[in-house]
Amino acid sequence: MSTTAPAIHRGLAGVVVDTTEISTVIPETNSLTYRGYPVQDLAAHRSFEEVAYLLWYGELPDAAQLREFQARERALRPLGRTTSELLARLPETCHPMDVLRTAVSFFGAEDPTEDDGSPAAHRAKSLTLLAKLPTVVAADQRRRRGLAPVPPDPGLGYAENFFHMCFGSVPAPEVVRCFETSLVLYAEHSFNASTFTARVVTSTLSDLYSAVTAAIGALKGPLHGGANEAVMHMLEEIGDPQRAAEWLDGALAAKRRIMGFGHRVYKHGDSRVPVMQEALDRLVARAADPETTRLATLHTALRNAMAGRKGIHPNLDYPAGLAYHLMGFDTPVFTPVFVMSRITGWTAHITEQLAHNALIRPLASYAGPDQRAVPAMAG
Ligand SMILES: CC(=O)SCCNC(=O)CCNC(=O)[C@H](O)C(C)(C)COP(=O)(O)OP(=O)(O)OC[C@H]1O[C@@H](n2cnc3c(N)ncnc32)[C@H](O)[C@@H]1OP(=O)(O)O
Ligand SMILES: O=C([O-])CC(=O)C(=O)O
Repeated sequence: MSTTAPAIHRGLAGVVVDTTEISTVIPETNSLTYRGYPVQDLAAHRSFEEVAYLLWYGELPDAAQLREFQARERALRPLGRTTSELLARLPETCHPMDVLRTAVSFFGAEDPTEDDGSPAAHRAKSLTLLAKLPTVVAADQRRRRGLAPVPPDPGLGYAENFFHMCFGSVPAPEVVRCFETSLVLYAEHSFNASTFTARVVTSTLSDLYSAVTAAIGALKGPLHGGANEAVMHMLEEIGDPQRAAEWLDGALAAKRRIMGFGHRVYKHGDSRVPVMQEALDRLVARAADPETTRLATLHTALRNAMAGRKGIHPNLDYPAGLAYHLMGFDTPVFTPVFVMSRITGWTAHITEQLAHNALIRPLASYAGPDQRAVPAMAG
């Protein structure tokens, strides 16, 4: 009897596993829509809070709905004493993504409604995480700088409040706007690795906190969200803009992955990069000091060299990484900022998965030894 070898889809490349109503990535036109709206238009005209509402409820909020949503988010920002004490005990040598992962796990452990999978309970938990994650990230950055936490300010919007909690002050509106642009662009991207992770966990009917904790773990890796930090380390390693092409040749010869370049779905450029690059250009023009000019020149030189050598384009992490550095954030905070935004997309997908659930369980083609007898223990 002859058997045909099954087709293997390593990395699930090209495999369509389900439908979604949340967003669509169209690589042929380098475009991305959230609930039908082009992400570029949302970034230009809407706040991050409005985008969060859109992803969760399917429509943009009207003025009254937005006011109510913002009031609820702002009231949930402070951390409880037990959470603050727990986070203060974590070693400063651990990565801030570990702190965030631990925080979400702890929020689940202390929530008596953890296992309530109803849409209303999911919305409440999603909003709680949206509100509290920036407080965790900001307090952790300050702790590592030897500074006391700055409590959230309910009079400030989501982006402004994050700066306030990190630095004790809010920068110029153009800088806040650039940050907000990054949050809108990072919010959602269909079945990427971390979102898919969240959906796999949810498909077993596990709880939302477990799904988000797992998604944070998936995002941390440098082939996914961890690349925005890796971009900054790479720029530091290269140092001199004149060295960019030579460094790239050496790195490619050593078969290194160039961080912030390439994408599983987009092969002709990431739909979000032009908007983020413009925001970065505005930051660079505003700063206009020699150090910023050096970094921006190096950033451009490496992008051009990569286009020339490999024809591979930057992904969103490439401009976002440098933008976060210029905004004053410590490099290990870049991926946690990605989490602060992507929590919206993850939780929208968790709710959607649960509404039409099927256990996610693919098959594998066995490639190990043939069946054999277990030998008797020697001696
Ligand atoms: C927000 C995000 O998560 S966006 C992604 C962030 N990640 C990064 O920036 C990390 C760097 N990039 C990469 O490693 C890859 O481009 C990935 C993992 C993102 C996508 O890769 P895949 O879709 O799996 O493509 P794959 O790994 O098959 O690469 C195809 C070819 O392009 C090359 N390639 C792709 N990206 C890169 C890169 N960044 N540097 C060097 N070569 C690259 C591969 O070496 C491979 O070449 P080969 O066919 O000669 O072996
Ligand atoms: O879609 C992907 O594979 C990765 C990505 O760009 C994202 O999650 O924003």
